[in-house]
Amino acid sequence: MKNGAPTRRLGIMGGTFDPIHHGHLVAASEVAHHFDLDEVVFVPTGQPWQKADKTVSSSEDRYLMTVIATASNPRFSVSRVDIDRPGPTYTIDTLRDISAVYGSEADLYFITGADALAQILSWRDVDELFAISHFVGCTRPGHTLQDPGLPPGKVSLIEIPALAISSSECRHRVAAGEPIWYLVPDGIVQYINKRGLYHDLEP
Ligand SMILES: Nc1ncnc2c1ncn2[C@@H]1O[C@H](COP(=O)(O)OP(=O)(O)OP(=O)(O)O)[C@@H](O)[C@H]1O
Ligand SMILES: O=C(O)c1ccc[n+]([C@@H]2O[C@H](COP(=O)([O-])O)[C@@H](O)[C@H]2O)c1
Repeated sequence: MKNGAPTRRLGIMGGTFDPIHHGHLVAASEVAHHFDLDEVVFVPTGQPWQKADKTVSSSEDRYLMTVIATASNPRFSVSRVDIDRPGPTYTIDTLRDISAVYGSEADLYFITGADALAQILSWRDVDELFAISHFVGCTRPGHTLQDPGLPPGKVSLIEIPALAISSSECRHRVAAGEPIWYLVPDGIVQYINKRGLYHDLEP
């Protein structure tokens, strides 16, 4: 505690969100409850360098979908730090920028699913990440949740309600003319149709 003010506990939910779906929202909600977080900041990636071989929707479409999906929750917010920073998106930059906005005394909890946590040792400046943030790995159907070898005390693993939803499955369903109602928030179905996203996707 500094100057008598309680330390803010801030979750960071980073993702490509192409589109955002209920798996993302449940993970953020569960971690917020588990760690008594004051706020969860959703941070859409700018250029996800580990998805460079894939076509990704525009940053603005992914940002707007994230705003629409989180708008009804007073503890959820969305940051543009990654989409406004040129070049590939690295979480080390995300954490530094969020710290600059929210104050370096905020306690940061970076939220990942089991698949993302399994890749974390391949992230840029991985050793520096743990000095800035705690990491939370969430269960995800089809993936094994385990500590990939992070420094002791730097990662928590939590079980969350299993939602077998992925953005890629949502995209492919839209391209195939199949419904995505109830996999994503209603406003996201409407936004995808309004903007014609994913309809022309290669199978
Ligand atoms: N159903 C889910 N349950 C738990 N965590 C999830 C789920 N879907 C995504 N996540 C986590 O949310 C974060 C952002 O994921 P991302 O935006 O890449 O979605 P995705 O569904 O994995 O996308 P894609 O299918 O295009 O790879 C990652 O940490 C990922 O592990
Ligand atoms: O920092 C890195 O090198 C790095 C490499 C891959 C992914 N990430 C972050 O992990 C989060 C989930 O990414 P993704 O690709 O699964 O949507 C998102 O915030 C990414 O910016 C970060």
